[in-house]
Amino acid sequence: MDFIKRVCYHKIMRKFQKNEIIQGKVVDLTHEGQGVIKVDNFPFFVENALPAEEIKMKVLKVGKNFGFGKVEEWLSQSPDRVQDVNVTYLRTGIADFGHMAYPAQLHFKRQQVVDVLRKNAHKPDFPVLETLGAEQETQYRNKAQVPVRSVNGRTETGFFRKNSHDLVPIHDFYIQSPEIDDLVNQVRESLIRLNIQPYDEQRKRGIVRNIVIRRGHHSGQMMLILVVTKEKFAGLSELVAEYSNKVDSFQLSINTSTGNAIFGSKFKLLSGKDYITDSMLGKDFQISARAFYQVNTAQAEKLYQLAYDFADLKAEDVVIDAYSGIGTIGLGMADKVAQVYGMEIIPEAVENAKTNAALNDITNAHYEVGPAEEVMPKWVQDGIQPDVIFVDPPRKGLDESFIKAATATQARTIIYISCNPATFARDVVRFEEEGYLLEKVQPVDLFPQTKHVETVALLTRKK
Ligand SMILES: C[S@@+](CC[C@H](N)C(=O)[O-])C[C@H]1O[C@@H](n2cnc3c(N)ncnc32)[C@H](O)[C@@H]1O
Repeated sequence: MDFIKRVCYHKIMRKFQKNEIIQGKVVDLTHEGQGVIKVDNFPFFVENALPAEEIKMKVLKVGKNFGFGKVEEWLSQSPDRVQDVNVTYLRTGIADFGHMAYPAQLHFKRQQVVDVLRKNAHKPDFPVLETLGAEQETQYRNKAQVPVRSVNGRTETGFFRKNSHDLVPIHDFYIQSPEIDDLVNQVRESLIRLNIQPYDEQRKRGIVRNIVIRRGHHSGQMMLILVVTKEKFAGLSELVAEYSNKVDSFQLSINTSTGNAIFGSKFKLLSGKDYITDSMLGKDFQISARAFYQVNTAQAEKLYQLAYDFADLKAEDVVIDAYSGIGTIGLGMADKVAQVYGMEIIPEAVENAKTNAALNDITNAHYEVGPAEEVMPKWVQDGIQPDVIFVDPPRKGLDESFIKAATATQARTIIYISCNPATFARDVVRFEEEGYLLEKVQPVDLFPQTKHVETVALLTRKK
């Protein structure tokens, strides 16, 4: 009794002070890449700390249920630790896992999927396949969205420190293709030379908010979009003269909002075409500014190939490509099946998908603009009877009305491509309730060095 009293007394009394130094062992890693140490069961999240490491930690902040700390000294280090870590990449989220060796990153991502299937889908130890890793672990991104701000009076490009709008100047973005970094740096220097002011979020002044660049991984074509607060400004004609021969598409996106969305609703073409062309799995794709296109082309090609292999496609199959973007998944398999139907919410992407079908001489693909949760029930009513349904939704996963309509078709197979294990696991439960069985789950690392986890899964109709 006395002992319990003492423990309780101790717990109530244990107060952590800011800047206090605490020694402890890292017992876990959050999906954001922070180490967890527990002192009297009170968790601290610590940047740049890996499981099993013994550290001395300085207390930075203490909340009601958890706190934050900073490593002061490593008393022991994990064999998975990468030496000479650039903490800017950890702090900005460019590379949340940049301090972890690549094989350990792949292992951690698989474990996340295993854990979430256990917790959210009541599937203890589902035999999730090993994460399919990338050959190119850095410099793989084909797209950049770089904020432009003034830092100490100088126009800078970089990334915001996590959970803030403080710009950390960065000139080597580590995971982006070097040609993209070069162009960001050139454009920044042009802005300085032409005295075109960066956006000031506090005062709602200035011109340039972001530099957005897309580069075709196979084609090398470049799209440059300046996100600006107004359509006309001094120095614009000089910029056009300088960049019209350097890029295949040069556009303005006019964003006058105060929110966090990168693009405004209005675009203006300054030179070249309003799209670039790249190829995936041997097919050509036009990609417009607002359309989704996987940022790691080499890994996305592996992902799509796996999805086709899981689907075991037959020549007579009618296939639905839900959340179809510019048609990459559907058009990539159109010559192996009878018919492809795709739906997508962004009109420009659907325009691209239609053009892309023609570009590749594909005549058996049909694309429609609209929310999948409305288009799918309509197609079911219209009598479209798919054999295989591919879904590739955004992070929020599938809508109930989509799942109801998709499962009502009794399609033989559902291929689920997910960028969020939590919503994937939630949707698996619903598919299983509606008569499907989860057969295979394969993580594919589309985002080396970062916290993002992509998976492809096979669900089949129970006999
Ligand atoms: C992860 S991306 C996949 C795109 C495409 N399958 C690909 O691989 O390039 C998800 C797509 O869903 C679209 N989208 C988002 N919400 C949607 C909705 N409610 N209905 C249909 N499409 C939607 C997005 O615009 C985006 O193109």
